[in-house]
Amino acid sequence: MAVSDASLQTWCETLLRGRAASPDMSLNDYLGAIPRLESLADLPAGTPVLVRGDVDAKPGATIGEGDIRLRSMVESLKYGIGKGWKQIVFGHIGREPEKSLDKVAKRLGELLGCDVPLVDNWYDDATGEVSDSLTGQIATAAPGSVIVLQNTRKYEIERVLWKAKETDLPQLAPRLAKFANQLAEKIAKVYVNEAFSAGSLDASSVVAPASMERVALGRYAAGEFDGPMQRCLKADLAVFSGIKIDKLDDMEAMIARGTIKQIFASGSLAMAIRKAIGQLDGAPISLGAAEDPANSGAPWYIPPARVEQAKAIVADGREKGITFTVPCDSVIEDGSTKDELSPRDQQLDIGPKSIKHFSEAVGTFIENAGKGAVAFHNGVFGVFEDPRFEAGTKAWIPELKRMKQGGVEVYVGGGEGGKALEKYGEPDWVTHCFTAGGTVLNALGSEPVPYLVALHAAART
Ligand SMILES: Nc1ncnc2c1ncn2[C@@H]1O[C@H](COP(=O)(O)OP(=O)(O)O)[C@@H](O)[C@H]1O
Ligand SMILES: O=C(OP(=O)(O)O)[C@H](O)COP(=O)(O)O
Repeated sequence: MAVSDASLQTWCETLLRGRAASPDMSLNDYLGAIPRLESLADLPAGTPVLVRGDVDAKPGATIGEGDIRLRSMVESLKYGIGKGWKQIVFGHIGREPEKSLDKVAKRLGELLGCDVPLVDNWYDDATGEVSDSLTGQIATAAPGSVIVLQNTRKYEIERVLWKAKETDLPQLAPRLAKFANQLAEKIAKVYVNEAFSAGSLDASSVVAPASMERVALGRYAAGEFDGPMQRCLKADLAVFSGIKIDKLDDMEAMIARGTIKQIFASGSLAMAIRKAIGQLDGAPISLGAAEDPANSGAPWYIPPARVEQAKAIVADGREKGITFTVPCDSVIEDGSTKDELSPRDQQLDIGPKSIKHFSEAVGTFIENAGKGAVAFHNGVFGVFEDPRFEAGTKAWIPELKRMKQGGVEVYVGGGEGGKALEKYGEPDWVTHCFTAGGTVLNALGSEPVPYLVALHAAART
């Protein structure tokens, strides 16, 4: 079922437009239309199956170290092995094209108890073709075997959708259509997505389902969306922190769903909310260097439009009875603490008063939380990788434990928030920690998850 250039262009437009393409579609609308792994149960032994794997992992010396995403794939892969499928796993690792999946293939072999060869040079950017030798290797592979393809980001084609504009698509679509068609012709006509975290558009291979005869969502990914994610869709408390100011869009979308009663905002992005509250309450505050247009290229810059957005979020939220808890002091570059920032100060952590303020707010939340209350946490409270700016995050992680002990279901988005839990806490301090950052925010927030959009489109054609 070859995909035409025109059809692939429509696919890409849908992917790039995101929510704007289908504003009324909810996460569960996408999920409801996507087949699950079991729908492929009738595939005969020997069928090649292309598996988008969650291979962006750093396996350590022993099983259990840095391989949680690889372990998340085991159930689906074992299902395929049991069926005798020839599974060809592909995906990216990190953002550098030269990174290799050699350790990943080795660890997958250890986890599956079989030899998992890594195939390099499987695609040629110049010709746009998948290598014939890979096709030969798949043909001679035994039923039940698993092969890993080298890092997709080794190839330029994988990156072309990243930051592409719709005006680029007439030129990109034929290349991507050929890529998708080559995957189907030379590798497999059946596709399983078991890459829960691969939720950015920095992966043009998200269009692979366009050329496939059958597609399915893997067991782990489906379980995450059907289970913990559903609880997070009903969160009472959302904690947004970190540096990415576009998380305000996700905050807005979560509030719009109607269950949120409290927002905690911390880290760099909280500056926009602090400023907004100051303006709304007639007590203006300075954001220091973060509001200086000279820093407009910095990731921690807070543009005036984001403050306006924050004002609308807070004003609208207050009308709905939502309370907003934000920092009241900051640790700046030289390690000192300030209540009010001077124009050159850059906020890098929350200060001790804020730590106390958040702790008290957690106490109030626990007191008022009914049975089955849900808290969702994302991000970190400061530059926690640097010991000078870790105190806010280090003090926050035990608050998650306190909430859980207080009867609250606590969910942590992956990314840096997950790393902080690993660093300062224990896995059982929370109800569930996701193995993905961006995917979880997309699923709960403002934009659809690109691979769900693609699987949904494939399931309908
Ligand atoms: N003032 C700050 N507050 C919080 N995080 C910051 C700040 N400045 C820089 N960062 C960095 O931002 C990263 C976390 O932010 P973000 O990427 O939004 O989180 P996540 O990956 O969980 O989505 C960390 O690496 C942190 O060091
Ligand atoms: O680690 C990942 O996502 P995450 O940092 O959002 O959890 C995924 O591999 C996506 O990586 P990307 O953001 O380089 O596309």
